[in-house]
Amino acid sequence: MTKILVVEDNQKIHAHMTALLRDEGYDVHGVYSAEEARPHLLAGEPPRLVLLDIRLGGISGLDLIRDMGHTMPPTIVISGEATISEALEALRMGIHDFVEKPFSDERFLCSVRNCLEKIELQEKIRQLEANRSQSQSLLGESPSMRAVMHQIQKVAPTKGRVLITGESGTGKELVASTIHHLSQRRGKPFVKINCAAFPVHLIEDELFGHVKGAFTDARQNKKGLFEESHGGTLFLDEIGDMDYQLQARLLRVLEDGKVRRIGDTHEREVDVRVIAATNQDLRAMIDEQKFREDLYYRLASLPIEVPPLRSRKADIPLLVTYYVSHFCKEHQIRPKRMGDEAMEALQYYNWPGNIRELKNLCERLTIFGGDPIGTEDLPSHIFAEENKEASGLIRISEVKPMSLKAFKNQCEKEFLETMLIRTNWNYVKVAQHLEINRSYLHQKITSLGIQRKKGRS
Ligand SMILES: Nc1ncnc2c1ncn2[C@@H]1O[C@H](COP(=O)(O)OP(=O)(O)OP(=O)(O)O)[C@@H](O)[C@H]1O
Repeated sequence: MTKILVVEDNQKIHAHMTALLRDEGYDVHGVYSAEEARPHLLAGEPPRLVLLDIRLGGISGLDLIRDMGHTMPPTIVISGEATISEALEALRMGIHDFVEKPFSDERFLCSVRNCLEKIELQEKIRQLEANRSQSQSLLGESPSMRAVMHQIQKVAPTKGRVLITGESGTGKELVASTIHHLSQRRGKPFVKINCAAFPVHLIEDELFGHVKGAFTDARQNKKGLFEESHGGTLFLDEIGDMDYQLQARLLRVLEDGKVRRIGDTHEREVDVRVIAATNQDLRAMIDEQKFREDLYYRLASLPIEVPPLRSRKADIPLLVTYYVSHFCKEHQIRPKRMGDEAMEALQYYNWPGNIRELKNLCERLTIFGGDPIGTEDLPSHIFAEENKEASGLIRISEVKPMSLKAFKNQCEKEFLETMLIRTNWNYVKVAQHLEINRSYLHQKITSLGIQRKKGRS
């Protein structure tokens, strides 16, 4: 249970705040002075959030924050008599929110929930950064992204070839490198080549290498990427753009496990796991005779489809929070955050450039935007009607045959899960959005078997 400390000397307000919070299911501890608060703050397990009055009998709330310094847990100041300079000082000392007395129950609870949500997101990001064993972790908690991660975990330890499909910028390369890092090959090279980036003779030279004298510019022997990635993984990006003749050569290597450098007479054995990716429809290309069917089946033993960001909008807050914090660090900017309204606008936008677009925008907003980053900082195309789209959940065209009841349940389950993740499991908000009462929401969650993932408070 989330532990909250209430520090308030007014008996009536104290009792009201603690009762409200207990009703919401928090583990509430109440004290009447800063002196009494101190042992709670220094305890082995300090509160996750402190609700602090400024004017207290002895030491003031502001002095308590000052004394505790960086060990002060996240705090919301609740005050009726604070002067503007006191309020500004509290904000400068990094408090999360300032609630003026008298307050409405809704304003009070909303501030508590927002603050806890932010703490949870920040912690998750710190954890992700600490656990990072590769340059970038694959983030996402939406049902479709969890399914991709599940597939990655299944295919990583195998020797199978993987074909990753998905729109540009969805994270195909990141999926490939995650598979490599989770496989037995992780200590060995992960080599990548973009098959669309060079003319065909250069790709051939890059992949297979050459021997001295094989052509005019071949002054020395050169290893190809197959040899370079021996023992590891070779990632062939944009495989749909590979030249048709070259596809035949690639197929031979996949079949025999041997490469021959350009101009060489003998073959060398290589142990390479090939992962390919494309944003094109390879089956359609097979029909148009632009892609070899035999190569397709060699490459696509284990297909993984990475969904576009517009179909997993529940992941947007996590990605945005992560990248804003990442770029603050990278550019040595004081930590800032995305404002609530701006975050909401970003969730309505349909992200044609997927996560690459989101990442680039976060970098720009981190550098140019205010703190918090507001809607006024967002580029106008984010608000254009044609760029907005409701969260695409189930894709009807891909639904397997099932009874109408099972389909309704699946829709409801995905919808509820998405709303719960998007609001950080805030039942009050979800019930409000859905215009149902909380007990009915609880009933639905139980009957549909929706469970919060472990590892979250
Ligand atoms: N799930 C994710 N979590 C965090 N960052 C991500 C995620 N997916 C992608 N990114 C980031 O978005 C950017 C684009 O990802 P990536 O290059 O893997 O996409 P892609 O599908 O391979 O693109 P293309 O088809 O254009 O080659 C990268 O900087 C990557 O680190």
